[in-house]
Amino acid sequence: MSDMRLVVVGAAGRMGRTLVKAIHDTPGCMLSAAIERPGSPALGQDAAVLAGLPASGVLVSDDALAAFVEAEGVLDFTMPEATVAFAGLAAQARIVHVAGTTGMEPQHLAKLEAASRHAAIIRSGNMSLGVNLLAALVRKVAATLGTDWDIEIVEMHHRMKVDAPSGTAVLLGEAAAEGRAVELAEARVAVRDGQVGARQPGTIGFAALRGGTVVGDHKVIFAGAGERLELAHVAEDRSLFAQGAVKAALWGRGRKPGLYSMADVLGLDKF
Ligand SMILES: NC(=O)C1=CN([C@@H]2O[C@H](COP(=O)(O)OP(=O)(O)OC[C@H]3O[C@@H](n4cnc5c(N)ncnc54)[C@H](OP(=O)(O)O)[C@@H]3O)[C@@H](O)[C@H]2O)C=CC1
Ligand SMILES: O=C(O)C1=N[C@H](C(=O)O)C[C@H](O)C1
Repeated sequence: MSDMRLVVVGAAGRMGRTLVKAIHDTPGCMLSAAIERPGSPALGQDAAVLAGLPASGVLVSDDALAAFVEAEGVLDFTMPEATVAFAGLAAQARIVHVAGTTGMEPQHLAKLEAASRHAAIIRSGNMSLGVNLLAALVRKVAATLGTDWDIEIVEMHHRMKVDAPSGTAVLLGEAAAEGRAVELAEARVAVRDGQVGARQPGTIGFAALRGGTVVGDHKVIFAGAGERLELAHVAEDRSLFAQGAVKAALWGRGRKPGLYSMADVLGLDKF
């Protein structure tokens, strides 16, 4: 089979550059185009050079549709509005869309769901094996322990991160809520400031720390009477997210349209 032709959107970003490098390092796929927004200073630059590699001849462009019709998959770690637009274009072009963008609101997710009627979309707030395994563990622990065990999720990221809580924290919160058979939207407490009163039983709390160059730390705390269980994940390098995204694209090749998760890709859905 020929190498899978992949487009990276947001190619000049932190993840975009890491994705270009991961495609270069992974057998079975190739970079077919690199996209940035109109007016970006990266336009016209060689995407591989931006990623610290020798020149590839793939120059950053702002014509996403032209790139998508010549490709089989797109790797998208950008912004929610952009990801919704790219999902629509991926649906038009009938190519695999790997959506790693976080900070997605219900209206964005609804549009992604609509686009997934025509394209295989793999979406996850975290593309690493470790976090997706952690989510499965959190679901089990939450299902085992009663609501007399309080659940708090703490995350820390670099100072440039624009959304909070992180997509991973939300993913872990959803796993905990699922384990307890409740809706996260009903249980979630993401802000505490001032005289907020005592903790409501059954709630799932979030705390977001920002600073320095932290790649991504997550801890799920189950706090009971006189004892605490803590499950944690530390991402040491962005390349693990990029490798997961490339793996997802290869997994999605030839797959029927639908909205998939990294648990599907990694075979953790039955865990
Ligand atoms: N699921 C996962 O495993 C992971 C998810 N992420 C998520 O990925 C996203 C990106 O993170 P990061 O790389 O650090 O952020 P960056 O800001 O470094 O990169 C985002 C890139 O996307 C570009 N972009 C934004 N809008 C558009 C558009 N309409 N068209 C083309 N390009 C666009 C930005 O350009 P400009 O600068 O001009 O706005 C920028 O180059 C975040 O939501 C983050 O949380 C990150 C790591 C792992
Ligand atoms: O913005 C980041 O950097 C990261 N974002 C994702 C998130 O919001 O969880 C994944 C990872 O933690 C890095």
